Amino acid sequence: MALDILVVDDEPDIRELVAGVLSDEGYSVRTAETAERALEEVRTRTPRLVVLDVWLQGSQMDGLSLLKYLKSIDPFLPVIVISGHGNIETAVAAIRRGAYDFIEKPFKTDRLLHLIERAIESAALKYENAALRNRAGEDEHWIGNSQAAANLRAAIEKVAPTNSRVMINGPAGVGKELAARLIHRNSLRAGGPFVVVNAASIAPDQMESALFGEEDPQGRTVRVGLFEKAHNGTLLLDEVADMPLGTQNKILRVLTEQRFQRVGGRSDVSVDVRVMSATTKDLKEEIEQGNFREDLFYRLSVVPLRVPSLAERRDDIGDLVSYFIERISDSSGLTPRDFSEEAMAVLQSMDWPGNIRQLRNVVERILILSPSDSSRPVSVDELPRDTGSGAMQNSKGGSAELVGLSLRDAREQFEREYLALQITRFNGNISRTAEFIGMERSALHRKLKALGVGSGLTRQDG
Ligand SMILES: Nc1ncnc2c1ncn2[C@@H]1O[C@H](COP(=O)(O)OP(=O)(O)OP(=O)(O)O)[C@@H](O)[C@H]1O
Repeated sequence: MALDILVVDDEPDIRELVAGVLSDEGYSVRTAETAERALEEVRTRTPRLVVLDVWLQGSQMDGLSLLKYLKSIDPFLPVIVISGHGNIETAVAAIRRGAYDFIEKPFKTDRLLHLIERAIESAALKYENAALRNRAGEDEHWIGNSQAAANLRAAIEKVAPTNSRVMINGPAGVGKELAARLIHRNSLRAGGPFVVVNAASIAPDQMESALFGEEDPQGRTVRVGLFEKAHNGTLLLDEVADMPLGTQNKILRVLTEQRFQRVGGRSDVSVDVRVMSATTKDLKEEIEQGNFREDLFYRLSVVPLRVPSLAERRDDIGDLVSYFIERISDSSGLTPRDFSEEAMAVLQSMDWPGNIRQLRNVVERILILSPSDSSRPVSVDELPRDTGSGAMQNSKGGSAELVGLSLRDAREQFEREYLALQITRFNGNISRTAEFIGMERSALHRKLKALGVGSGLTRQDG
C-alpha cells in the first residue's frame, strides 16, 4: 500500500518537484500551497508523513503553528521541514517542536528521499513500540498441529491476501485476536497499521469519538479516530457484539462508502481500511434479540472463521506448553523447566474455560513459583489447584491430579481428599464423620492413620 505523504510548500516549483519525485518512488502524494489548505488535507485524512516548508507565504497560519498542530493530533507523525537559505533558526525551532529533521534549499532529491525513508522507519518503530507496550507479552506465532489448528491455519492463509472482511468467532482467550493479526501480517496490507478496538472496553458514549475522531467547532481535529489510524491497514472490531446500535449504523455507512465524518465535524474523511471483527457471542442470537443489525452482520461476516476452544484441540497442549516455557523464560529470565509426563497428562485432561490465555498463565505462574535452582521436571504437586475459574477440574468433574496416577494410587489419593473434606465439614468430629460416611468410628480412625490424614483436624471426638 502506498504511503500517504503531504507536501506543504508555497513555491509551485518545489511542490511539483517534490511531489513528482515522491510519486515516482511509489508514494501517494497530496500537496498544499498554504497552511489552511494543508489543514483541509489533514482533515480529510491524517497523512503518514509531512514535508513542510515553514516559511509559508500567503498563509494566515505560519508553518511552525501548523507543525505544532500536526504534532498535537499525532505526536509520532514525522514532519520533515524544508528551510530556505538563512532560515536555519526557524528550522532549529521546528526540530524543537518535534520535526524529524530539516533540509535546506536548494537540496538534492536523493537526500530528501533518504530522510523520508529514515523518518518513516523511525515513526514505524515508535508506533510499533507503543503497540508493543500496550500488548506486552503477546506472541505472534501460531502454535498447534492438531487437525483443528491446522484447518484454521490453512483458512487464515487462504483468506489473508483476499482483502475480504472476516468475522472471527470463538470463546474467550482462544486466539481470535492472534488469528486476525496473522491475517493482517499475511495480507497485502502488512506494511500498514493493525489497529484493535475492543468495543467492550469503551464507554458507549465515547465509542464514536474513539472510532471516528472528533473536531472542534473551528473544524480542527482534536482526536484522530481509529478508522483513520488504520488507513491502508486493518481495523479489528473486537467484541463487536458490544458495539452500541447507533455506532453500528455509522460503521455500516463507512463500510459502504469508505468515508465518514468526525464527531462534531462537517467534512468527509476518506479511508481505505480492511475491517475484521471478533466476537465470543452468537451474533445470530444478538440479531434476534435486537442487539445487532442484521445488515451489518452480513457486511462484516463475508468470511466467517471459528477458532476452536482448547478443549477441542487438546493435542496442541504439549506444543503450546513448550512454546510458552520458551517465550516466558526468554522474556523474563525465568529458568525453563520441562513438565513431567504426569503433570502433562493432568494439563491435557483439564477443561480450560479460559483457553490458551489460561494455559499460558498457568505455565507462567509455575515458572515464577519454581525454586530458583530447580532443574527437575514440574510435578503434579506443583500444578495450581485452583486457577480462579475451576480450571483444575476435568471434564468429568473429578480431581485433576488423579489422571497421572495408577488406579491404586488414585484410589488412595481420592480417599485422602474425600476424608479430609468430610472431617473439615464436620468440624473435626470423628463420630459424626463416621456416621455420615457409613463407617465404624474405630475403622475410620485406622483408615485416617493409614492414609496420614487428620492429625491436625481432629479437634473434638464425640
Ligand atoms: N495458536 C496459538 N499459538 C500460540 N499462542 C496463542 C495461540 N492462540 C492464542 N495464543 C495466545 O493466547 C493469548 C490469548 O489470545 P488472544 O488474545 O488472541 O485471544 P482472544 O480469543 O482474542 O481472547 P478474547 O476473546 O479474550 O479477546 C495470547 O497471549 C495469544 O498470543
